[in-house]
Amino acid sequence: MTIHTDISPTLKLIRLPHGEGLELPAYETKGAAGMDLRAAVEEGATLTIAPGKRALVPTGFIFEVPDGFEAQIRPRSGLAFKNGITCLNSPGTVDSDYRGEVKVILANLGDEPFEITRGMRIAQMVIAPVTQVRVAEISEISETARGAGGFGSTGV
Ligand SMILES: O=c1ccn([C@H]2C[C@H](O)[C@@H](COP(=O)(O)OP(=O)(O)OP(=O)(O)O)O2)c(=O)[nH]1
Ligand SMILES: [Mg+2]
Repeated sequence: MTIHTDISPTLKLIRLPHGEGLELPAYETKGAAGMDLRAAVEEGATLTIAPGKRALVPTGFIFEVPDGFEAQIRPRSGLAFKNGITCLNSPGTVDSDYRGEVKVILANLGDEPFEITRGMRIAQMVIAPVTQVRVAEISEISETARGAGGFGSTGV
């Protein structure tokens, strides 16, 4: 995959005091779609998510998502497969006008308590283009072959 960095938008960010010393979000490989986000939990502390529970995990950064884009917060497949850890609201949506700290809503669907320590890569963030549509209320909907069929109407 060729990533055209010359035309890539810039993701500006502010590091918060509790993000001090954390690595910047980064693409871990050349063709990675997502930048890994790290847990900004207190140094030496452990945030434990019990099975079936959730936690709001700080990242230590405020992002200025470029106009016309969103940031999607998605689970990491390794944590999902090995530990049952997912983002409860996946994909989380970070609006381009949001100016608060980005946080990750992690849920533990596994059988064991999951321990999070400072700097752990807990999720990934994909920057994606957004389309905002106009809305028009109409009195008749157009006909299609599918019609109102859905939810498995085409078979398995
Ligand atoms: O995983 C997430 C999802 C959202 N947010 C932040 C950025 C986003 O712009 C804001 C609002 O998110 P969303 O619109 O999904 O939540 P809401 O419940 O609709 O809140 P609001 O009424 O503030 O829009 O919360 C995060 O930090 N992490
Ligand atoms: Mg909202």
